[in-house]
Amino acid sequence: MSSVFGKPRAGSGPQITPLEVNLAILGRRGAGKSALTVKFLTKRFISEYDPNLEDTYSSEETVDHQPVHLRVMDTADLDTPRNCERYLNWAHAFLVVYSVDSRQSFDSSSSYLELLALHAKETQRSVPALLLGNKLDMAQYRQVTKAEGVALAGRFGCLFFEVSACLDFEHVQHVFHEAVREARRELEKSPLTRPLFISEERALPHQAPLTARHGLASCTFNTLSTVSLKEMPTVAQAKLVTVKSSRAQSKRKAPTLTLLKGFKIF
Ligand SMILES: Nc1nc2c(ncn2[C@@H]2O[C@H](COP(=O)(O)OP(=O)(O)OP(=O)(O)O)[C@@H](O)[C@H]2O)c(=O)[nH]1
Repeated sequence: MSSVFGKPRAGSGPQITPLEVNLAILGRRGAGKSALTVKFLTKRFISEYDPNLEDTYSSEETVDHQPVHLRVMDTADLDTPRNCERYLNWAHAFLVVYSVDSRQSFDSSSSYLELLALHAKETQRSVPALLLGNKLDMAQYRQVTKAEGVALAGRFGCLFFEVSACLDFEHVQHVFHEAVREARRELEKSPLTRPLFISEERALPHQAPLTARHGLASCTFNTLSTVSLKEMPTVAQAKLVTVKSSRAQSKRKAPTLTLLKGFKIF
């Protein structure tokens, strides 16, 4: 189930259909994905968050005067990318998060960027990614310099920001809105190639070696780019990409808003 944040806009003018943008937040456990997501959605910093939860939230945003229906998937991989299809085929943009005080999380963010680059190569479809160095408030314990973040982002051609989920909301909001802008640019370039749904599973014969070589054997790529336009399923046949991982499904028993109540909010 998705949780809806934000208020419906009131107005007497003609209704503008909001742009639909799906954003997936990736990164190693503890990097601060949930904290950033919750900060963006509620303006609050939640210090403790169940690491086993994975959920997708909706928020009505206005970006550059344009209404946007934003869905944010706060992923909960274990230590490496797993069952990646659930977000690879769903997202219009990715936020790859590491923590500036954790070298391990920085190394993981590099794996995620590799994965996205491989996926882009396989599908010949570029999905924008932004690299975020989180926990900027912990800069005194830095294990990763800003220059390293800039260099990694440069290698993969993505935007880079250092942020903190427990500092100002506006900066976090700016980053999420930048992701929307990136997604929108890409959507405007190729609106017909968006993977609004996925076809039946059909592994590419050459994909296993590629993913295995990068330690991403558990991720298979299954996208519309392997299917010609004629083979596209009709809407009735289309399968919506699932937004919950098996991990999330096994743990999650109550609606997210109820779960959020138990957490410490500052
Ligand atoms: N100081 C500080 N702590 C943060 C920040 N962001 C997150 N944390 C803390 O880091 C820990 C992990 O944050 P989460 O948001 O659960 O990290 P995650 O990436 O979602 O991790 P998983 O849920 O395990 O996948 C929590 O104790 C947070 O309170 C930040 O910007 N600054």
